[in-house]
Amino acid sequence: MTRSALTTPPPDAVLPRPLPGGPAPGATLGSHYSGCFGCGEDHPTGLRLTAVTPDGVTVVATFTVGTAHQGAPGLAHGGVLATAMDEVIGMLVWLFQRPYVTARLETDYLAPVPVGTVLHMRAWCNGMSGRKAYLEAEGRIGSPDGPVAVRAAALFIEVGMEHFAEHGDAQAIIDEHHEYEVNP
Ligand SMILES: CCCCCCCCCCCC(=O)SCCNC(=O)CCNC(=O)[C@H](O)C(C)(C)COP(=O)(O)OP(=O)(O)OC[C@H]1O[C@@H](n2cnc3c(N)ncnc32)[C@H](O)[C@@H]1OP(=O)(O)O
Repeated sequence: MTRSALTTPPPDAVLPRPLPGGPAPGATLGSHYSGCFGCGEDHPTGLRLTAVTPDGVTVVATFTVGTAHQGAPGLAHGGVLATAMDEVIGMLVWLFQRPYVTARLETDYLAPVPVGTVLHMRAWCNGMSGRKAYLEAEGRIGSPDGPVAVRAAALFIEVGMEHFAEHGDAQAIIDEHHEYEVNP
């Protein structure tokens, strides 16, 4: 992966461990919001990704490229592939049981991805330091061992739930995340 210093973990970064109470190995991860373009089951045109964690610290997911995802005729749009990478990394940081947002996302496109392809994605964490999580993902064509078509490196920053309440739709958070109080 070609990555900048901004997405490269510093020497003091630590690797995450599976958290107590986290999903069991092999568990399917739920959507963080039903209206999410990446994972929401209620989004009319979203990617509807679902992910599985094999070990509590990585995730795998598949994305079938459809005609709605084209850039060039018959080929996936690079921005859609970046979205899929962002989302699978977002599903990974959800394992850490603290809210994070994407601060920086870098992508390498290595091969065109035809419509009809099942992209096998995997995301993992290269280190955490303070509020920063240094993450990586790849998408392979056709199978988990297929040729790599896209790679991504990302810096995610931990935020409080108030980030979403202040900048977004607080009522939607209350409706879906019942444990969250906007004005505790
Ligand atoms: C309810 C369901 C929820 C569920 C939520 C799940 C959502 C997942 C969805 C998929 C993921 C997304 O698409 S998320 C949506 C897209 N992303 C966003 O909207 C984020 C927009 N940006 C922001 O809100 C802000 O810039 C933040 C939160 C990222 C940072 O602001 P801040 O909190 O004030 O922190 P700040 O002091 O600026 O920065 C902290 C440290 O990070 C560094 N830093 C900050 N930004 C960057 C950057 N772009 N590139 C490099 N480094 C950066 C700073 O230099 C600093 O380093 P140092 O000085 O400490 O060394």
